[in-house]
Amino acid sequence: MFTAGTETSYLVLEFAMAELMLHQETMVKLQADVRRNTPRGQETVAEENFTGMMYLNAVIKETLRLHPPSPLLVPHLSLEECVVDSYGYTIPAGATVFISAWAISRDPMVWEAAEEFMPERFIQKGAVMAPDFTGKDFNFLPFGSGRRICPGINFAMASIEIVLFAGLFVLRGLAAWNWLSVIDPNQ
Ligand code: HEM
Repeated sequence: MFTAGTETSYLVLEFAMAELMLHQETMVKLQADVRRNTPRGQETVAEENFTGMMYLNAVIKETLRLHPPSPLLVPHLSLEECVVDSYGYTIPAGATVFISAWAISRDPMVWEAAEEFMPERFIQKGAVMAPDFTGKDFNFLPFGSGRRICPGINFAMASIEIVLFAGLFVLRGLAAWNWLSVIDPNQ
C-alpha cells in the first residue's frame, strides 16, 4: 500500500518536471495559468486556486500517458479461457497476463504524434476531456481497469496537482524553469 501510493506519485512528479524542463513552451503556459489563478500577495496556494487549472490537469494526464509508473500494471490471472477475436489468439485459463499500459498509450494507431509531449491533446472545447483514465477508455490505462483498478486515483491526482502547483507557485517569478541553459545535460 505504501509503495503503491508513494513511488507511483513521485515518479509522475519527477517525469512531469523533466518534461516541463524539456518543453519550455508548456512551462511558460503553465506558469501563466499559475499567475492567473493566484492573486497578487497570496503566500501559498489555496484549494480555490485549483478550479481554473485545466492545463495543469492536462500536463499530468500527458505525463501519465508517456510515463505510466506501473507500465505493466500488476500481473493478472485469467480465470477462464478467453479468445481475443480481433487478434486470433487464445489466453488459456490460469495464465498470468501482463498488460502493457506503456505500449498502449504510445500506440501510433490510436494516438496522434504518440511520442510527443502534447498536453493540449487532452483539452477540447475549453475542458479537459477524454480519453479518461478511470478504466473506461482502454487506450489509456495508467491506473488499470476493472475490479482491481487502482483505488487511489483521486488521492494520487490531488497530491500530484498540489505538489506541482506549489512548486510552480514558488518559482512563479522566474521566466521559465530554464535549467537546461545552466546545466549541460551531457555532463
Ligand atoms: C500516479 C499514481 C498511481 C498510479 C499510476 C497507480 C497505478 C496503479 C495500478 C496500475 C494498479 C494496478 C491496477 C490493475 O492492475 O488493474 C494499482 C493498484 C493499486 N493502487 Fe495505485 N497507483 C497510483 C497511486 C496510488 C495511491 C496514491 C494509492 C493509495 C493511497 C494506491 C493504492 C493502490 C492499491 C491498494 C492497489 C491494489 C488494488 C487491488 O489490487 O485491488 N495507488 N495502482
